Parts: sequence; structure tokens; C-alpha cells
Amino acid sequence: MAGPAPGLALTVRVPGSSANLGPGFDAVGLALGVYDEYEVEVLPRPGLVVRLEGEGRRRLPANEKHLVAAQLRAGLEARGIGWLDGYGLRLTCRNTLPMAAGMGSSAAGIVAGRALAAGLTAPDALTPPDGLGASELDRINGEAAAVEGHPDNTSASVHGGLTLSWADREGGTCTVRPSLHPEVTAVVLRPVAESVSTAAARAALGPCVPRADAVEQATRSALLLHALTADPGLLWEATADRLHQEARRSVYPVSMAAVDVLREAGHAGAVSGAGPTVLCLTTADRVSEVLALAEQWPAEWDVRAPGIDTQGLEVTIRER
Ligand SMILES: Nc1ncnc2c1ncn2[C@@H]1O[C@H](COP(=O)(O)OP(=O)(O)O)[C@@H](O)[C@H]1O
Ligand SMILES: N[C@@H](CCOP(=O)(O)O)C(=O)O
Repeated sequence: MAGPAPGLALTVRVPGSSANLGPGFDAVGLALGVYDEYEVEVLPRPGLVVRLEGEGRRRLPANEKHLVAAQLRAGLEARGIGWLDGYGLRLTCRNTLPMAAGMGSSAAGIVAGRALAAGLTAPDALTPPDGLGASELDRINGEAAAVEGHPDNTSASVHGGLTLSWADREGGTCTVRPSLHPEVTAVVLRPVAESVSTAAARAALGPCVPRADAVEQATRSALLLHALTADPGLLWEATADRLHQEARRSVYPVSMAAVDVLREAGHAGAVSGAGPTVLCLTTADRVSEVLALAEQWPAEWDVRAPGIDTQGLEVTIRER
């Protein structure tokens, strides 16, 4: 297939996400109102230019090894377009999501790379509001989840809102988007001096769990969906986890101490993804209580109530 036409320029905006929400390990995700933005312009001469702005600009590789560039390449090749074959690309990354923080930065980057590839391959298919059709969004999510190794973050970044994902018989990613109760919102609390690589946090999990924990986890994850969609009064009960958080306590002790404090005060605290960010699911009327509690904490915390993103991935044409 011929490469993209010089002059074509696309922008992708992708929300970060909080995964697990307590018991929904590797399955439940929530899109946060915090965004990374990526722009790609097609150049007439072969070559790649990567520009970095915001988070990670001083330490990420400004070349083909950059996560988004690598995923853009894989996405183009999967769509039958040779990498830099007769054309060049300028990729600009504007990152606001903290990395290795449990806010779905790597998932957002992988989704963005694949979405840019989809847009460059079929720019005529880009129409408002999100720019890509449902089947292309599903394809991007499937590709990104396969790379990431779990679909919870990628589904939330692609579709927005509350997502529940599972694998079909062939291992493909399936996602539903239950309607979040309108009063539910999120506070994210990040200990700024900490960072946890998702790979390291996953390595801390053993291969087996006792039957009693498995039963309890299944119960709580079912309750989680009920609390998030119908009865936020049950969020504290519904965010109890028996599968991953205690097993990872030594990986993110500061975060677990904060989760303990929140839960002792009656708030639905959980570790966000693989940490170290802490998520507190709450209702609009209790946000100020959570913020007041966090103000008393000694270490430096970045505390935000970013709101829930309901749009998901947006791909737009900037120039043709
Ligand atoms: N959006 C991104 N763009 C480029 N590189 C990224 C991005 N997100 C993550 N990375 C790289 O991947 C590494 C691992 O991130 P990971 O632990 O998966 O983060 P997160 O929990 O935020 O998803 C980071 O340290 C960084 O080098
Ligand atoms: N279910 C995964 C989620 C990882 O999320 P991240 O935002 O930390 O990448 C896990 O808990 O390992």
C-alpha cells in the first residue's frame, strides 16, 4: 500500500486511566480527565523527527525507540504500510501524564501510536466526534491491549468512561462501557517522589491465590460494578481487594499507607493501577473531605480531582 501523503497532519488526544479500582484487576478501568497529545506530520523525505514536550522530555529517546514511535511503526506495518518507505514523519509528543505512576501513561502512548497509524492509513475515514469508527477503535484497543499485556487501561483510554474488558475464546479483547453513576467521581493522589514500573509490580505477584481470596475477589468485583453504576454508597465495601494490593505492599509502601488512612476514614481508597498513585472513588459532595485529609499528609503529594473523561480517544486531521 502507498505511504501517507506529504502535508497530512493528525492530532491524537488520549486520556490517562486508573485501572483495577480495587478488585477489578486487569479488567476494570476508568478514564481520567488528564491527557497526552501527539501530533504527526508527513514529510516528503524519508526520516523520523521526534520532538518531546512535557513529562519525560529529558529522559525519553527522541528516536525510533520512543514508545509512541515504535507503536506507530508497528501499527503502520500491521496495516500494510512500509515504515518511512518514500515518506518521512515528524512526531511531536506533548505529555502531561506522569510516567510509571499508575495513571495509564504507557497504555495511552501505545493507544496513541496505533491510533496515529490508523489515521495515517485512512485519513478520509476520520469524522467527528472521535474521528474513528467503532470497528477501528476496537482494533486499536485489541492491538494496544496485546502489547500492554492487560486491557484495563487501554480500554479506558480508547473508549472513555468506565470500562470492563475480557478476552474472547480467541484471546481478542472485548469491552463494555457500563454507565457510571452520575454522582461518582475520582480523586487521584500521587506521591511525587515515588515511581513504580508496572513490570516490577506485576513481578511481585505470585502464581496462585487461596480459594477463599478468589471467592471474595469475585464477590467484590461484581459488587464494584453495582456500586459504580447504581449505588455509590457501597463503594467502600466494593473496593476491597484480596488479589494484588497486599501482595505488592513492599513495592509501594507509601501508597498502601495512604490507602489504609483513606479506608480507615471511610473513603473508597485503592491503588491506581500498579501504583504508586492512589485512587479515591467518591461522590462530588465528599471530594473536599478527601482533599482535606490528604492535606495533612507529610510527604509531597500531587492531589487532583481531574474528573472522568467520557470521550476517550480523539483523532483529528490538522492539515491535509
Ligand atoms: N506515553 C509514553 N511515551 C513514551 N514512553 C512512555 C510513555 N509511558 C510510559 N513510557 C515508558 O515506559 C516506561 C514504563 O512505564 P509504565 O511503568 O508502564 O508506566 P505507567 O504505569 O505510567 O503506564 C516508562 O518509564 C517510560 O520509559
Ligand atoms: N492491571 C494492571 C494495571 C497497570 O496500570 P498502570 O497504570 O500502572 O500501568 C496492574 O495492576 O498491573
